[in-house]
Amino acid sequence: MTDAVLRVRGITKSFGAFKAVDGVDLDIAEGEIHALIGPNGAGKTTCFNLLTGSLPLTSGEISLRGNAISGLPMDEIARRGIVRSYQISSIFPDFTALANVRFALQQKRGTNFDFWRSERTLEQLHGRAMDLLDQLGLVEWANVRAGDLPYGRKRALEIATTLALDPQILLLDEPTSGMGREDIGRVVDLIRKVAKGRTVIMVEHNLSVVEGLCNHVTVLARGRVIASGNYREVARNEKVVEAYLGAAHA
Ligand SMILES: Nc1ncnc2c1ncn2[C@@H]1O[C@H](COP(=O)(O)OP(=O)(O)OP(=O)(O)O)[C@@H](O)[C@H]1O
Repeated sequence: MTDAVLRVRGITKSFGAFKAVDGVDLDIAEGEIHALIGPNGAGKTTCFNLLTGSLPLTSGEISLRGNAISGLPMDEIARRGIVRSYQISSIFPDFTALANVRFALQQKRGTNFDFWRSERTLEQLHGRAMDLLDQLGLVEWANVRAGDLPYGRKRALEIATTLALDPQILLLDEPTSGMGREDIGRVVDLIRKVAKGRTVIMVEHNLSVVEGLCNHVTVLARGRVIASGNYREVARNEKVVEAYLGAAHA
């Protein structure tokens, strides 16, 4: 496949004798929303950790636009544009939503004190932070302590702080987990919106979200890819049905 922005070949992660991810290949096309699904323990989160460099590979190769990134440290991979959504725990609960986004923007630009002293820079920073809050439907929550936000808004703030880093490839780990239907609808709309102009890879357990949102679905079971294609293709794949039924009966 020539248009893959991210090309993954044979990635494996062993924990002792156990292979949590076992020879996985992925071709992530530019601009797509790509879901990684599979029963519990299939290796989805471990795969994410390998893509972001937060876990070292046991073997395999990952390249971004033709350049090998396997083995690079996590911050270098993030600098090259692959960023995973922050977990809620990394949002500062005592700071407002606005301060959290401003802080994330400052991280992107570095910590040069003189740069941040300039009045104009601070104004630009404020404007950009408000834009991001606006994109995520959070303007009216701007001055609310992050710790006091309702759950769905916290997840939206998590996406806002990730977007502050301006990722080319945005990795979302179960963005709708623990949400009620109304919040799910809102987050799905947000993901569709923020996916414009970038590539999204998401781990998602809610299959109706996957069906409605994702162009491509890769199904993992026991560390291996068992199916890959659009939702309709993978949903009628026998191995997939078996893996899900097997998991349900385990
Ligand atoms: N640090 C670790 N040490 C040992 N085993 C691990 C470690 N991390 C994950 N595993 C094992 O690897 C397997 C895959 O785990 P992983 O969390 O990647 O699955 P998952 O598909 O994300 O599951 P879930 O949907 O439940 O989050 C599991 O059996 C898990 O117990």
